[in-house]
Amino acid sequence: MQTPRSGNATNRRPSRGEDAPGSASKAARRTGSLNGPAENTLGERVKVVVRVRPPRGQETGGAIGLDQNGTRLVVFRENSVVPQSEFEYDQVLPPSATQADVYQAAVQPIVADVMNGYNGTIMAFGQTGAGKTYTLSSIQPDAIGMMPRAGAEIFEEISADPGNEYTVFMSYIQIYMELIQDLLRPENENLQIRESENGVFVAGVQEVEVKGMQDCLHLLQIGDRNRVVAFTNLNAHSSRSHAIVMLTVIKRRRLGATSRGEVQKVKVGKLFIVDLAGSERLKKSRSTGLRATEAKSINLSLTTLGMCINARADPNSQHVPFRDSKLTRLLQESLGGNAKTSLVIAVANAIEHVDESLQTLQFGARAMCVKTQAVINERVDYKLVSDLTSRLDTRDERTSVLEATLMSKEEELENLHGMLKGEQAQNAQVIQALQRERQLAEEEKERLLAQRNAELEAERLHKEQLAMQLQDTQAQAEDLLSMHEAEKSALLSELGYVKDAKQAAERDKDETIRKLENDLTRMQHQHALEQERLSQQLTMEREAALHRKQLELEAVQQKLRLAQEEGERLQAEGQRLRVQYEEASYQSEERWKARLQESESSAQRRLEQEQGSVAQLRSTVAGLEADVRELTGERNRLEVAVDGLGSDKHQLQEVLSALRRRAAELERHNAAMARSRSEFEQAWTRNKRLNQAARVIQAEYRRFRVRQLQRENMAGAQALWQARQAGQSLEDQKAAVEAARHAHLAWSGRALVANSMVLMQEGIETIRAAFLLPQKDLKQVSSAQAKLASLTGTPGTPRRQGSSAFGGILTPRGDSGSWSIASAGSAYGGGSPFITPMGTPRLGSGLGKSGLSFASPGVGSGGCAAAAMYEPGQSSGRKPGLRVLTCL
Ligand SMILES: Nc1ncnc2c1ncn2[C@@H]1O[C@H](COP(=O)(O)OP(=O)(O)OP(=O)(O)O)[C@@H](O)[C@H]1O
Repeated sequence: MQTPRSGNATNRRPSRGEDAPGSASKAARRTGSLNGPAENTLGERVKVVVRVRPPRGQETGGAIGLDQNGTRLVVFRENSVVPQSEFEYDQVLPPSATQADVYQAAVQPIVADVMNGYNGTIMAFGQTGAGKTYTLSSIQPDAIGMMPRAGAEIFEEISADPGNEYTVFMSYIQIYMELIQDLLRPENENLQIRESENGVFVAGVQEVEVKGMQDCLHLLQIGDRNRVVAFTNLNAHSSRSHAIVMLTVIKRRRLGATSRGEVQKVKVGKLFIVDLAGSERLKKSRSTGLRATEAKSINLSLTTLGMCINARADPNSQHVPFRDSKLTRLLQESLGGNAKTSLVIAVANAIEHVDESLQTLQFGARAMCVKTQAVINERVDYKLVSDLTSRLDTRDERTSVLEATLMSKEEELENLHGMLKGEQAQNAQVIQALQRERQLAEEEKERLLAQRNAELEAERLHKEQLAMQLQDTQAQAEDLLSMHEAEKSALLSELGYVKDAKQAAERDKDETIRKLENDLTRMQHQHALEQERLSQQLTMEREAALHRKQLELEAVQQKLRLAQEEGERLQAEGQRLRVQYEEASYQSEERWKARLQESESSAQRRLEQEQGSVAQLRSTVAGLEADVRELTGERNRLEVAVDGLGSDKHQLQEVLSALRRRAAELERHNAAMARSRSEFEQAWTRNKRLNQAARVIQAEYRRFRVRQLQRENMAGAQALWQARQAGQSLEDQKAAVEAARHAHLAWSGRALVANSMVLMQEGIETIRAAFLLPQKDLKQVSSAQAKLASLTGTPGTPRRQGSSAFGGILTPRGDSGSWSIASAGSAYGGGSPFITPMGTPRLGSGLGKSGLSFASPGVGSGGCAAAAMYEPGQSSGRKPGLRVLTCL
């Protein structure tokens, strides 16, 4: 049982260029024998297109589900919502697909290749009744099959190509129970398979030249009539044999004429259309007798076909059993040889046939791994023309014999005539249907072409507009650029003024800040004073008013107390008078009465007076209380005013802090500018020091060279003097001088190198001093010196003239693992020691390109040189230092 797709790697669709196992080397051999260095398409694999037939009659659909892309399908078992298996192919055509769709997907590309001289195979495989014959050979006008369509296209291509001469032959055979029968000459029922340098072929098969579609259809119908078809339980018209239509297209182009005859370029394309008999389960078909024997033979040959496919798909397979059946022997080239192959897998969308469909789909999935190696069957031929002519002559002879036979069988002809007429009418219908289809396709093509032209025109206009816009934009950009340049220079000239203005503005700003700070402090101080004064004044006023009112209140209360005391006293007096009255009643009731009344009324008046003054005092107290309330309100108002002053103060503080921040920023900016300036000055100074160092070393070298020449001359002069003293001949004197000079030269070479070491060391020290090189970098210098010394240390060793040295800085090139020289310096032996600035150190970017090279001097007749590189390295974030030294 198959597992779902995730676990079933065999169902995966390999890409068309993917390697298939066991590529056919035989085809490659044939390429050499037949085609020479012909064009080929190495490694193309079998294209597999699945066609799903709709359910028929009693069949239950829903066994196959298709995806949107048209490349995958899933198979469901009965009553299962989970797919049993998933497959992927080059194309999956749904039940609604038309014959034209199948042709486009599987046949059209192969036919095009056949017209170009390739071998092509279209093969239909599937269970009995799955629709193979319907797909390939149907001549129903509404469902014309692949074979008539392929023939129609071939003849259409031929009529559209008058530059080439075409000949088309057609054969039609069937393999029935392992016997090959010619369906166009059914009496030939046991044809044999042979093999030549051009591949496998059926010996003695009738190859009928066809001149047009009519001929093709006619032969197809003859063959179909002769094909073994029978009623079975599974298909009313079940093909009991494998049928193969072969169309050979010979395309000739005349190249010229030679003494050996006419030279032609000949391309031979062969198209095989194979309608395999359907596999069937005897249990299901309930076939017996002959039908059962047929079924067994069919199944056997299909099993062999499966085994061959498996072997071709397996890279480790050693043997492909092509010879085990006539079918596989004949299809040998199509299954991995010199052919382009399309396999149409026919399956029925019926639950009843799920097992057979799964087997068929598995077969298709394996076939996708089979790789073919098609080559163009092309050659330049002298003989072929005459061969073909003789074949044509033979055919003519045979035709005349046949005509004679036909003449003698006129009766038979008459009987057949009616049948032929019907056939021709049907053929005409087929041709008409094909023409209609093609016309419709042409119209659709023209419509699409017109639409595309309109789109292209619109696009062109749009592009023109864009180009114009681009030009405008460019012009604008150029204007802007020139404006920008002018502005830039104006700005640069203004920069000086601006700097001054900035300084003045900074001074103003400092002044303003100071003033603002002073103002703020003063205001704060005033505000605090005012606040304090107001609150003191308020407190004092309030306290004074309160005190005053308190005093007034106390005075009033005192008066009230006095008045009450007076009242009490008066009441006591009245009491006392009443007592006196009562006492004096004895004396003069009348007199005392009057006096009492008078006293009473005066006391009453005084009491009223006192009560009036009390009321007055009370109103005064109420007035005072109102004043107190008013003063309290005033105090609240003053407090609110004091709060307002507080928020103003806060705002002023914020402004002040913003100003302080701005001032700090300006200070930072000024500091950065100062730093940049000082860095620039340092770099400038370093550069100057380096130039000085270079001049010093050059002067030193010049002095050294002068001394060296003087010594050399002296050595020569001494040698000359000694030779003269010895009375030597002029020649000997010359030789002595040369020898002395040569000896000195050897010495001076060593001395020079030693000296140059010193000079180099001095130079490095100078550079180090200038750049504060780390001590470890000097180790590289030492190792270079050691190498230099080892190469120049042997006295008298001849040296190459003008040695050169080269130093460079290796920098990694991205993540690629390779290196590049970021900057380099070189020295040339025989010159003076020098330090060459490789670039002027600048601030900012570009430091990676700057550096210094340092070289030792060369010697007179021999030369040696060494170079050192110094790279500041700031741009790439590396530490400065000497990176690479020397070579000689
Ligand atoms: N795509 C299709 N649409 C409609 N009918 C189809 C389709 N395919 C096949 N049929 C019908 O199914 C029946 C069987 O088809 P066909 O004879 O082509 O099957 P087969 O695979 O050639 O079978 P066998 O192997 O037994 O010859 C025919 O009646 C045919 O018209």
